[in-house]
Amino acid sequence: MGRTALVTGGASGIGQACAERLAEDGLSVVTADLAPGADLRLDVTSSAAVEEAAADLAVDVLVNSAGIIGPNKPFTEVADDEWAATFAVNVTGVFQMCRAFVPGMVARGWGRVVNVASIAGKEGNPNLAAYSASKAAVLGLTKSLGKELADSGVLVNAVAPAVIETPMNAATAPAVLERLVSLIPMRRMGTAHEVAELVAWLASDRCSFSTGAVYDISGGRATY
Ligand SMILES: NC(=O)c1ccc[n+]([C@@H]2O[C@H](COP(=O)([O-])OP(=O)(O)OC[C@H]3O[C@@H](n4cnc5c(N)ncnc54)[C@H](O)[C@@H]3O)[C@@H](O)[C@H]2O)c1
Ligand SMILES: O=S(=O)(O)c1ccc(CO)cc1
Repeated sequence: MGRTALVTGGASGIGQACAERLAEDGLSVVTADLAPGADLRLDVTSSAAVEEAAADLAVDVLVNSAGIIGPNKPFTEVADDEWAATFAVNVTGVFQMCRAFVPGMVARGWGRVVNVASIAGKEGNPNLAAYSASKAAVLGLTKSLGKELADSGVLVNAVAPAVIETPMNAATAPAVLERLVSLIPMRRMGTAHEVAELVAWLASDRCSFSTGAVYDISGGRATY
């Protein structure tokens, strides 16, 4: 029987490209998003909504791409609710999706989870403290689940993109984007399709001896 993938943040950017690429590989893909255009309207910050979705849907592949950039300002100016909102989507959302959907994968003996983190979670970015810290948390979660599930048939990995051309960056000031691109040895933004290619590999049988790992997709930035 064919496999089913669930892609959060699947209505836009990297999530949308992942959904398209996984469909090319023959998976049945369900996109989940707050925004219109997804197959399933889902707020990943709501544990009740996530549990309800998991009760209705068995998935073999989970791609956690839903995310927000959060406050772009000096850390001393970040308000409590801005910090909390960033962690609610970027960290708690990923945790809740894994907690709800991974047990089914374990019961069936096969699964792939791919978390979309960021180079910001490895390096930190000035004026993006909440975002950078949240993505570092996603890396910790990925490493922890990878080890916890290592003998279950379920592999959990993360990708760490540098700046990618997507709607997330539409509101970013050109000077900020220029600085982010200047950190990339290849001197360009990546595309969502380039990220999706790596995600598709991590979501497949072609990836078989890797778990709890972080894959940079960053034009040469931060390979440590
Ligand atoms: N674009 C970049 O430069 C870049 C770089 C590194 C990592 N990332 C990460 O890639 C992922 C995708 O980002 P993107 O660039 O495609 O952005 P995007 O804004 O195009 O897509 C993000 C999607 O997440 C959805 N979303 C936000 N909050 C949600 C919630 N509570 N529940 C469900 N869906 C929600 C949005 O509606 C949107 O459709 C994010 O996790 C982001 O942090 C992006
Ligand atoms: O992943 S990063 O290159 O650090 C990064 C930071 C901010 C933004 C938003 O414009 C995108 C990527």
